[in-house]
Amino acid sequence: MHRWHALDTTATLDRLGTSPTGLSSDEAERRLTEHGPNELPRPPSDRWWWRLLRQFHNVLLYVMLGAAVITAFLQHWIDTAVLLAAVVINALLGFVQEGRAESALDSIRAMLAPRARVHRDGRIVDLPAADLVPGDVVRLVSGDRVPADLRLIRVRELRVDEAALTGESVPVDKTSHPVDADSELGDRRSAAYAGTVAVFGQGDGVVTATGVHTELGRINALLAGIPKTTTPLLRQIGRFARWLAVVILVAAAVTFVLGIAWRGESPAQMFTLVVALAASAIPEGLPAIMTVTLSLGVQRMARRNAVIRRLPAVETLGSVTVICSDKTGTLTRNEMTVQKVLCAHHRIDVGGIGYAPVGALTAGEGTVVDRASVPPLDLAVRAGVLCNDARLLDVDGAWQIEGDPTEAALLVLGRKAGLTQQDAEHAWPRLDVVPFESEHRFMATLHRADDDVHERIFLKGAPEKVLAACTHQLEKDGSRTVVDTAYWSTRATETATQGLRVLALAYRDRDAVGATLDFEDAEHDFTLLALVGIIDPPREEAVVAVRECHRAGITVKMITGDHADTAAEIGTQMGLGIGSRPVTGAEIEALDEPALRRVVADTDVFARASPEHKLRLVRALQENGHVVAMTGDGVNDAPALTRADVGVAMGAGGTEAAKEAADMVLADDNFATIAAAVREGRGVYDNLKKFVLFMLPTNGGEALVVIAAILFQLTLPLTPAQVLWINLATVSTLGLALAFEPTEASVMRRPPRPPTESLLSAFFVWRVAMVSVLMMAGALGLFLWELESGTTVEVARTIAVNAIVVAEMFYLINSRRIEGSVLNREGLFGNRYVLGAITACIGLQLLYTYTSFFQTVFGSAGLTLVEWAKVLGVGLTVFFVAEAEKWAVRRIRARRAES
Ligand SMILES: Nc1ncnc2c1ncn2[C@@H]1O[C@H](COP(=O)(O)OP(=O)(O)OP(=O)(O)O)[C@@H](O)[C@H]1O
Repeated sequence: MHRWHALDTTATLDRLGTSPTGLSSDEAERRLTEHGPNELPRPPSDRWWWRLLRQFHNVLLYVMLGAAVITAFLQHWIDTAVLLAAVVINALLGFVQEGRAESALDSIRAMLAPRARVHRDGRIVDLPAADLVPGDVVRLVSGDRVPADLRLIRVRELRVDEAALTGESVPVDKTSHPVDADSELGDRRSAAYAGTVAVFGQGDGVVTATGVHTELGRINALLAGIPKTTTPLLRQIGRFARWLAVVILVAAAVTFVLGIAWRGESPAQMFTLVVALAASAIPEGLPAIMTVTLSLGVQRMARRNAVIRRLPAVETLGSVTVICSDKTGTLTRNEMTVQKVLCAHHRIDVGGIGYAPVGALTAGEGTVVDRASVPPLDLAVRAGVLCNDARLLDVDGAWQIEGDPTEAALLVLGRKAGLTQQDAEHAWPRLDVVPFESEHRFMATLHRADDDVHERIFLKGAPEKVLAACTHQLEKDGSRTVVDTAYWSTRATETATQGLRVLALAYRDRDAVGATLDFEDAEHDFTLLALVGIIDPPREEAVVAVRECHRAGITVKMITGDHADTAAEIGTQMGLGIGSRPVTGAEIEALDEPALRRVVADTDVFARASPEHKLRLVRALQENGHVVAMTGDGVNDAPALTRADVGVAMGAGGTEAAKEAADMVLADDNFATIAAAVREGRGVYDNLKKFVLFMLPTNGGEALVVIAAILFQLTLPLTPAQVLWINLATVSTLGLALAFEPTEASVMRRPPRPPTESLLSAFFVWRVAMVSVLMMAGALGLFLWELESGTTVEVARTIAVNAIVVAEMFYLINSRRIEGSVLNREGLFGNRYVLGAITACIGLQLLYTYTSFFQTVFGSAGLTLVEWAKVLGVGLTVFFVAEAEKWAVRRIRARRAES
């Protein structure tokens, strides 16, 4: 193993057979076959047989297996066979459902695969990090996750957070110079290791190790952020199901003992009874179907471009009360077009929209302006094109950009004014750069002037920043005069008030002093050239989504780095903060915590805010009792994203650091996607609730039938085998159908769910009890009635079984709405899975009732039409009573809302 950190850069490149400009694609491909992909092996997913075996690890199945053994001793072979079949089918169902949940999450993991910027064939391209090979040269930019182990060969103030690897929380300053061969991992400043995060600056590094050969691979730490298949709600339900199982088992044991000791029943008879009781009452399918519901929800969100990184976020989304969103690119389109250039006492309008460089520069009454005849315009256009890291590409007549859209807009301006990037750069080659950072709001570049004696610095950034660095301004005639700060401030405010993003452009000449540019160099003695006004139209779908959020009781707050007036105008167009002034970052800084809490309560637009402000805003909102979703894209947004209840990162424009801190990633960076995710989140929660509300009464009803029979010493209305049949025939078909319930249209018309709301509320217990009793009364009543009227016990039992199953079918339709009516087309027929499940269930019941095989196994018997009518009567009763109860609940709620 080489000690790459101690080698100098040339030796490193030589040994790796590469150059500062990286590898060719062919060579990279060859190396990829040799070294394998740059991935850590996934935690070995369990073998299928192990996953299958694990399904048997379940209290109920233990009970049933035990019962099967005992019935075998008693030579009740049919019971034994049915019990064993039930065990196997239950385990298989669990197995299939778990598999389905897993594969849903797998496809989502793939969407989150990291990418890297790599030099290939002399160009920098964006590739999946898995394609990296030793010898590749990688470009690291602040916010990137280091994709492989690198020996740094060029470093520009690069700082890397290595906490993931070394536990050291202070970012490390990197260098390209070799360090001592014996240095510990944390001291190898010339290397950057896979899994750490660049938090500042920029650098190039050559890949020295990939995949399992990296330090991360060696310490065998697995990639963070792999979603786990559980959430607080699922755990709550799992605990509840286990608790219920134990209670039922204890109750069964007591019944068993009482039956023998008190009533003098035979142990064999009592035993079958008790097994039937346990099998009917324990909600064994609950956790498995809940997991499926959740992963289906996650899949639905992914289809809508919202990729969930942490499963609990699905639930939290449903209770979000505030969404804090960035402006640029999320609420707006991030398709920037320069509309105005303001030189001293001279305004130029720019025609055209979008990135196609067609449009004229005009002044006054539409007179076309010649750039060359207006010195400040000429220099401003040059400054915009040169102080720029974007690219404008003509791809078969369609204009595309690479890099920052604000900068691309300046390239388009250049073209419209007749200046290409190539020509500009040829005339004034760049020597150095201070890149743009949101915190500082400016960018500066250093260029060699024609005469070799001077260097020229171009500065572009937020007007107040640039103005503060200016002493002079360039007049229309080319003369320099003392800068008129008041004039420029007024122009900047005017432009911003129209909703335009304003940038100021300035320059400064200095003696050639060594081709490097520092922060301080960009702070004094500049000459102001012009202001440019850039339009970034709101996304129409975001405007709609904001309205939808408001209807759903969710407050939307816009947090932007832009000028207060721009923010106010865009806010107004979006329906945010209308009529009130935005609060600025500087104002936030002046507020203490209690004051900030008051301010956030009634401000919707925050301007000139930087990432640190976001963190304080999240905290203040949370202290006010809100559940907060917060968007972010930069490295410095990570703390706010982590702190928020739902951190939302941008997938297209965001850094890896932000994605890693987030719970959800937006593939399209679009605000409307957040609203869609909230809608789905509410839908998933609803579906979980609906499923539990369906499942518990079906178990409860059966259990009550058996308990009542024991208590009143009646003939048993359901044999153990029949109870198991009902469970198998209904839970696997009917219950599962609810997992596919589409999100209700009305979810975004009600307020967010209180975060403390428990699923198992008083209303919930009432509903479960009511339906359980109804089902029990129907089945037991019919059974006794039939016995009274002299039919055989087989027919009476077949009626009882069918009564329960038919009641469940009807109640399944009730369960499609928790409180809403289903007495409409959508309610009755809106879910084809429900209709399919009911059809399947009817088929099974007909087999059960009429085929001789089932009649032998389960002791069922054919029914007459009159008997079916009675069965149907029970189903309809359950259905209409449940609808009447919902109607009453709605009335009560409406009354309460009125008073
Ligand atoms: N590439 C750039 N070069 C120089 N200055 C810039 C550049 N981009 C933006 N600015 C200036 O910095 C300010 C803040 O920009 P910033 O990128 O932080 O806001 P934003 O992140 O685009 O907005 P939002 O927070 O809504 O996404 C802008 O108003 C502009 O004046």
